[in-house]
Amino acid sequence: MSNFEFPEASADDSVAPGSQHAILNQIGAAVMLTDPAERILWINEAFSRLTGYQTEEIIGRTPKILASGRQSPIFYSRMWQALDSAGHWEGEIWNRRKNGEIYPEWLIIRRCNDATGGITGYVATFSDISKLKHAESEVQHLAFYDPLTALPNRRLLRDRLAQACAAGKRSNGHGALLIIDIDNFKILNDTLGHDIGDHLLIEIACRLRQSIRQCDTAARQGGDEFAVMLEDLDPHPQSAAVSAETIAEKIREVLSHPVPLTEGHEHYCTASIGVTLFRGGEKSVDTLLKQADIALYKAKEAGRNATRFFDQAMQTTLDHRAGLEAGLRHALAREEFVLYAQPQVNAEGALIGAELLLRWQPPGQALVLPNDFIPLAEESGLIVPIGLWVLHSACATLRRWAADPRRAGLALAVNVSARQFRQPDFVEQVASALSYFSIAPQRLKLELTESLLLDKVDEVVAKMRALHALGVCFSLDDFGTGYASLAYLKRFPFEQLKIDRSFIRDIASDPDDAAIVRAIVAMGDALRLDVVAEGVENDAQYAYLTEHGCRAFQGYLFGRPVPLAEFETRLES
Ligand SMILES: Nc1nc2c(ncn2[C@@H]2O[C@H](COP(=O)(O)O[C@H]3[C@@H](O)[C@H](n4cnc5c(=O)[nH]c(N)nc54)O[C@@H]3COP(=O)(O)O)[C@@H](O)[C@H]2O)c(=O)[nH]1
Repeated sequence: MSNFEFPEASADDSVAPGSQHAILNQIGAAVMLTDPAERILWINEAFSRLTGYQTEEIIGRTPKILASGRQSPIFYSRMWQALDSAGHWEGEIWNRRKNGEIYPEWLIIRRCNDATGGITGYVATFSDISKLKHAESEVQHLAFYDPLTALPNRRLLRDRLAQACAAGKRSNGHGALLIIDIDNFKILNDTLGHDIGDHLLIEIACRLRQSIRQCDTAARQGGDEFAVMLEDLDPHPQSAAVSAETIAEKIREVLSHPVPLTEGHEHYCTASIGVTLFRGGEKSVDTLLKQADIALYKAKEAGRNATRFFDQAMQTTLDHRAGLEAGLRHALAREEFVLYAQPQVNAEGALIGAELLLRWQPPGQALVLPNDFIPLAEESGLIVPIGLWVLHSACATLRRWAADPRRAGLALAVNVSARQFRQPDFVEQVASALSYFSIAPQRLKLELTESLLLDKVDEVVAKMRALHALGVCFSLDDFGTGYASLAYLKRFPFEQLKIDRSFIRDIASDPDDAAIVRAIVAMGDALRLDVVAEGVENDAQYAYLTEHGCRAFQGYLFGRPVPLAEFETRLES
């Protein structure tokens, strides 16, 4: 285009057939030719269609007629710098049509030179990119906004958090991140349907927007989780915390107002909120989100419908947990688990069996007791392989004992966690262990806790019956601490009730505990169940229990849990 020959400035020329102009009239993009002083010499038909200006209105004018006022003087000076130095410029620009409408266009300008290098003019081609921009902004909206509530989504929240941290570096003010979880939303969604659930989420979004200032951000993280980012709070941390708490409480209050969801049905929302404060770039966005999540977890743990702030102690607990979980993951493969055995005796004090109790011995560290790792193993699912290992070890032990007439009659109890029991193939796992080790199934006692009996009862009963049919025995552990009713108990094929040690501790001094224990023993008799008292530590407890009909005991009085090998050595002697 740089060798383009300019036409004379004439309105008629623009349609001359066969000329270069005719060719330029065929193309879809707008074309404008100017002289070196930017006076418009010629335009094509697409120019008129796009801008609304006809040839006679525009020839001799400058392109300034199209200016929208949206570009700054700096923008134009950079454009001219590029044209002067490189001879061309291209970019996005907002221009104004004759009817006043402002539109975006993609503009390419080339400088034209003659053979001696002198500037003969400029050629500008441009096209309307409104549709493109619209599509682009839709994509942007989808990428950064939640389609249901139109709130910023998780990505935009991260972006704004990063910006707020950067701005905080300059202002020294605090910001706060609130993660808001709608309590029991899943139940509502499952019972009333997703449309109603969506309706509630939209209403919540609306209320959140109204509860915060213009400079703050309300976002939807996904599902029933929302977030609010507060900016420009006080530079003093305590005042900032007070402001953040006030807003969190305001949000909980606003959300608690009834939402009419269906005909005659108003829903009352409660929310759990986790809050963390930030200032400048002290913490990364990931850290902030993690901290607010930890605080939220604490709010839920406190019974929900609560606000909790993140503090360092929470982080320490979490780090400890993470370290523990990482260690637990390898403990099985590294053979770090050990089994202890604790004797169980009858009313005459004769050994009738033992309970296997798990311990974790990380190398070079103190022995870890089950209460410190079983809950975590449960949560992470690691209890399944760990529990299987315990089961196999118990069967292997019973196999050894079966070969010795002095031990062949002893039973071995193992604890089975709810998660382990609920594995679809649990019955098969037990069956194959029994057959692999060829042991008498009635020597194996599986201890279950009451919590397992509260959910999916038919499934639990069916599994217990299947195992019972194989000959395996069941003991109901920690009895009295849960909710199992007498009528309920009859459905499950238990052989034994194990009285929780919390009732045994004060049995000789606390009439309530004593009454509970007597009732459990009587209940065991009525249901023809053995009753074993656990946690028997002294003669007074033992005497009371025997006097009131208890026939089996476990506790420090008869022997503390010791490593299985040591237990077996003691059996020898
Ligand atoms: N799912 C699995 N759970 C297991 C396994 N091994 C143990 N556990 C469960 O961990 C809980 C704590 O067990 P532990 O620290 O071993 O405590 C046991 C005994 O040491 C303790 N005990 C026994 N006698 C006394 C006593 O006289 N005084 C006293 N203060 N404590 C005593 O009681 C625990 C036995 O509890 P229980 O199983 O309820 O009979 C515990 O809940 C275990 O169930 C495992 O392999 N898998």
